[in-house]
Amino acid sequence: MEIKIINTSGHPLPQYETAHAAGMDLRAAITEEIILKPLQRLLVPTGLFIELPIGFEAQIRPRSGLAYKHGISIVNSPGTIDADYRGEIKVLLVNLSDTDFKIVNGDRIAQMVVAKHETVSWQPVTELGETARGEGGYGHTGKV
Ligand SMILES: O=c1ccn([C@H]2C[C@H](O)[C@@H](COP(=O)(O)OP(=O)(O)OP(=O)(O)O)O2)c(=O)[nH]1
Ligand SMILES: [Mg+2]
Repeated sequence: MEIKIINTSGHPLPQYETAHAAGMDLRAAITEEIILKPLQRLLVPTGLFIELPIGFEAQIRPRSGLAYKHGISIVNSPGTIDADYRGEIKVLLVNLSDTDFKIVNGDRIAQMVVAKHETVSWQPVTELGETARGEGGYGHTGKV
């Protein structure tokens, strides 16, 4: 599937790093390096603008390597890019470590997965279908 994209980042287009990867890495498009302090959150621009087909979304997810090695995550993970959004894709990073983290222009800070979604309408009712689980949740299957 082809998706229209405007790339003002100065970096190559996002790409799949391996043949069957689900996500494409997103790079920071910044003029000055950023120091993300412990527990600081920051909206990092990517210089990318996309036109998703109707019925698709893009999810902005953390990279596990950055999360594991440096505690870098995404506050609103997974971020949602709507099909009707025409603004710049931005990444809401947070530093969950106890040390500063430096981001320079071009660093791969997140990954984007394009996915199909349903658009639903509600059917208001007074009863829902019975199941073995019923209302059990939050670990209830672990109880003896
Ligand atoms: O990580 C993100 C999340 C969102 N967006 C953009 C695309 C999305 O379509 C728009 C709105 O996002 P969302 O619906 O999550 O935010 P909101 O707080 O509900 O804002 P709005 O009232 O504009 O929908 O912001 C990003 O660039 N990055
Ligand atoms: Mg919204």
